[in-house]
Amino acid sequence: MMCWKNNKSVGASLMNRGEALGKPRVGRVGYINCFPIFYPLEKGLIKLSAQIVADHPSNLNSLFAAGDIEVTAVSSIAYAHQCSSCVVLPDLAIASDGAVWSVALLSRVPLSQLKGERVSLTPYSATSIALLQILLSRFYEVEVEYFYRPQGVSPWWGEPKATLVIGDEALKTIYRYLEEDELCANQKCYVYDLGAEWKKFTGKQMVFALWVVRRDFMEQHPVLLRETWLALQEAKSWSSRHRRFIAEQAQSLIRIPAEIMEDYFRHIKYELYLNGLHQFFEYAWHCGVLDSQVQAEVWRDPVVEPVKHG
Ligand SMILES: C=C(O[C@@H]1C=C(C(=O)O)C=C[C@H]1O)C(=O)O
Repeated sequence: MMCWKNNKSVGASLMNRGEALGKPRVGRVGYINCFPIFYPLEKGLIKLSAQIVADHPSNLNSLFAAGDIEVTAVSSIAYAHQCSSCVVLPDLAIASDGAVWSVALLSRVPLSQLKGERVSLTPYSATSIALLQILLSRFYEVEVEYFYRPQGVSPWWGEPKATLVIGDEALKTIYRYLEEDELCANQKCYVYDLGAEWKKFTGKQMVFALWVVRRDFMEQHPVLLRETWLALQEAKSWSSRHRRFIAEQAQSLIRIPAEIMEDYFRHIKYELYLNGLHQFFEYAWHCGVLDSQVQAEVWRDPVVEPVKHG
């Protein structure tokens, strides 16, 4: 199995090679949030015959839309935009049931006072951007001026009044703020966890990303698909049984203490909460983010008994 960070020059040749070998190209969000799923696979503790493509969510969304990966986590809103060409895999997602810790709006003022202010958006997200739009316009009833910051700059680039962060950037920034209490107090930074905000207003879980398979791959390679899905399920289950160990391994990668990482891995969920997902799609439609209502089409493993969703 290969793992590589997507990069245009190397990427194309590796991807073609993968296709020739008849292995699926499997997309992995390159953040610590996916570490529990991919650690056992990348370490060979659980066998997966695939090429792993690690990247930011927005890049995975584009690669999948272009047909350059067969099975991947994509932003749930990106799935809604291309649902006719793919099918959702069950019992896997990047989700939360309340606070998620790694998707947050950092703001210099309370959220209700953001009216007319400039809000910076991370270029790496799709779902969290839609979620922020829904929360601000529908629940806080504030209209703001959004702008995308360039890739690789600090979240406060361009001096916005508030800034959206996801993934490792969110975890690291919030952890630093917590450590340097004063810094936060001096610069007045309010931290709004978007998973918690969503739960507060809707009472539902939030599905930030879900796993999808291209429809053509599903039809042409049912056995490969089944093996891939089973490996992902096994990895999820392995990590939930070894949470402390996983947190210790993650600690050195992200430089956040293992106790905190263990708590993080308790907050972040890997369940496909269809109820929360459909509620999110409905609000996205009402807010004009989606053109139509979307129902997720979930792949059913023809062999294994169906498992219950939350
Ligand atoms: C919970 C998270 O959800 C993420 C948010 C995504 C998005 O906003 O499109 C996509 C994948 C996830 O990485 C996170 O980034 O930690």
